[in-house]
Amino acid sequence: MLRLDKLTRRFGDTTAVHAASLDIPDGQMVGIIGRSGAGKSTLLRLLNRLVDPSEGHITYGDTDVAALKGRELRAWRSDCAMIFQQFNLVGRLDVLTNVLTGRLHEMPPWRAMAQVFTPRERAFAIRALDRLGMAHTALQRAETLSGGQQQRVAIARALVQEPRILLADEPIASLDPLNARIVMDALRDINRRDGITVICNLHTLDTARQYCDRIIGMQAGRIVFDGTPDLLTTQMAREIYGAEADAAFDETATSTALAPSAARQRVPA
Ligand SMILES: Nc1ncnc2c1ncn2[C@@H]1O[C@H](COP(=O)(O)OP(=O)(O)OP(=O)(O)O)[C@@H](O)[C@H]1O
Repeated sequence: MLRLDKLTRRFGDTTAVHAASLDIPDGQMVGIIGRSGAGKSTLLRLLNRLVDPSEGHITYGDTDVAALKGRELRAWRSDCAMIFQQFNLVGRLDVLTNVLTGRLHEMPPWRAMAQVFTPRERAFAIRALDRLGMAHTALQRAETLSGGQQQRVAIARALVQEPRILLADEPIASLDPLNARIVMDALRDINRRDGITVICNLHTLDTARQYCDRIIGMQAGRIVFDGTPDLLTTQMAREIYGAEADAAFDETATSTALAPSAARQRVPA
């Protein structure tokens, strides 16, 4: 269980996250929604300690996450894999090497520096790529892939970290509807089959409703909604998004060819 207790982060006069308290059980798929600047990215970055809290606590089981340092902090970061809107692959490196960088934390420093990987590590990375339908691109430079393909490689890199939690910061914001659906299907498959907690910032409401067990709505740094998708009324969603409501409601980021029910059937439980 991941527990946030009155978690706060200030940047100068701006309170990006204000006294956020949440319990997230292992294996949940959580969507965080809110207008631009609501604090969604800061909340995710607090969880893997890319950003430190100004106040409050983060605990995972018995671990005081906010107090971790050095090797323990590095171990926590590998437990919390993160994917980003812009994929963050190294374009000039081949796909397989990009995925293998997800294992660097497990290697002795000399091997990490020299990027010398064992056959077992390579096989593991290929299996992760294969799961995302990307094994055939293993020897291609990452920069030659489309955005949707790059995001699938980024997910494979996250998977080889063998994380307990997968944080996804607007993972589909740069993708067309078909690729957005492929990426969200992959995240849900990882959540359902591997039991990995997935916490995902999402811009569009339909995607959060379609894929997440639980939706957290943020407004000006505060959590203003926390519940299952069916509890999120249109009126509440409009309040969360404010002036961005029409865009968030109109954009159907993932619902292209398939109706939500059909999409759901594609992923084994
Ligand atoms: N490093 C920083 N320095 C100063 N202010 C910051 C920093 N990071 C975030 N903020 C501010 O904190 C607030 C919340 O930002 P955050 O990026 O978390 O929002 P968001 O909901 O993820 O927005 P978006 O959807 O546009 O990414 C904003 O007012 C932002 O300007």
